Amino acid sequence: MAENKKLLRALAGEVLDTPPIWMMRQAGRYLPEYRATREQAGDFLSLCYTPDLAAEVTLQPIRRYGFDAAILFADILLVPQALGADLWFVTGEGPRLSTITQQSDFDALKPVDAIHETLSPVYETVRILSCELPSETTLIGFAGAPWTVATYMIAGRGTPDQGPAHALREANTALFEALLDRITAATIEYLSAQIEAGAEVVKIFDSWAGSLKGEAFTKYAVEPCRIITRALKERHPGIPVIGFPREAGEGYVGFAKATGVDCVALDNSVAPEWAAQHVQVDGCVQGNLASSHMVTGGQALVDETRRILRAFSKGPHIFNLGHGITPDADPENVQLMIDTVRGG
Ligand SMILES: Cc1c2[nH]c(c1CCC(=O)O)Cc1[nH]c(c(CCC(=O)O)c1C)Cc1[nH]c(c(CCC(=O)O)c1C)Cc1[nH]c(c(C)c1CCC(=O)O)C2
Repeated sequence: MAENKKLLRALAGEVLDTPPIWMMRQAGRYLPEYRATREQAGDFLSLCYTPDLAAEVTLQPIRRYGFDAAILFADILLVPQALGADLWFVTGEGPRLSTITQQSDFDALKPVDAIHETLSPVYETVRILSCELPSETTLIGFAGAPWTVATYMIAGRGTPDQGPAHALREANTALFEALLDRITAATIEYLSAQIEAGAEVVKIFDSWAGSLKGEAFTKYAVEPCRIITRALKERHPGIPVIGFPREAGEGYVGFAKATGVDCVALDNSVAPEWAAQHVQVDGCVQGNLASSHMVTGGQALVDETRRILRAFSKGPHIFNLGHGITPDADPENVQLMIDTVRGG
């Protein structure tokens, strides 16, 4: 492992004096240079599928802030599109997709090996980035977890409580599970191709894991993550995997052991002192500053950043937000967070 890649060292279990830092959605609308490149691309999906421009926006926060990791610029909803779903973004509202509510909708999806036809520009973005990134910067690839991706495919949009996905899970469990299996298989191929193109770490985003409770959490959040992680590590021995079962609460406890991920990313609904005791005991954790501090800044940002550093100082830690940075964030607050992490 490259000695100068701090993110890989933390993922391998090393406790560093200063943890590596990056930020979810670090390439995004809070940056004027992102907005300019997005305008040049025309729309969000064109930006995702134009390798030169997607690589450019991935590099922008690295140039501005010198983060320890770059995350590939793409979206978790490219996988449904590659499986044949219609996908578009409504400005100011979010994603829209064709829905999956009955067997015939599922039957119309494409087989897993067809995904590369749509997703090959993403692999090209990864190849460009692995040439252009500074040698100390780790390149993270990613995909959505099957449950989270399924919630969008079933409802055709983001939903506050994932109601339509829970309804299908209860009304037609066989169809629901067939959909999850298809997404799981596609995700293995997609992440594998990203690794072959140069991704050094992959992260699985289960943004809606928190709405799965009890046995459903085990079956539909833990199990798919375990299957994906095992398949990737079989094909690419040593590839580190970060799992993010957002808002899992008590479900974070034992998640790394149950899935085989190398690091668990924490949202900010859990206290860092609690997470150090119950989650970091099993290995590296990532997180978990509330992204609202990137809007409000000031002494509260500094105090909370120091609290998180202190809580996680005894084990391997990657500093990050608890969720993505929002468009109304102030770029200067990002610098203040980085200075606090790196400067003490
Ligand atoms: C649920 C989800 C999606 N996408 C993603 C998730 C999981 C993480 C999370 O919970 O946030 C993941 C994602 N989306 C994006 C990335 C790129 C890498 C990064 O910088 O972190 C990543 C890792 C770019 C994006 N994906 C999107 C944007 C904003 C698009 C724009 O420029 O208008 C970006 C930078 C659009 C998107 N994409 C998605 C939604 C719901 C939206 C609309 C909401 C919004 O507008 O902020 C689906």
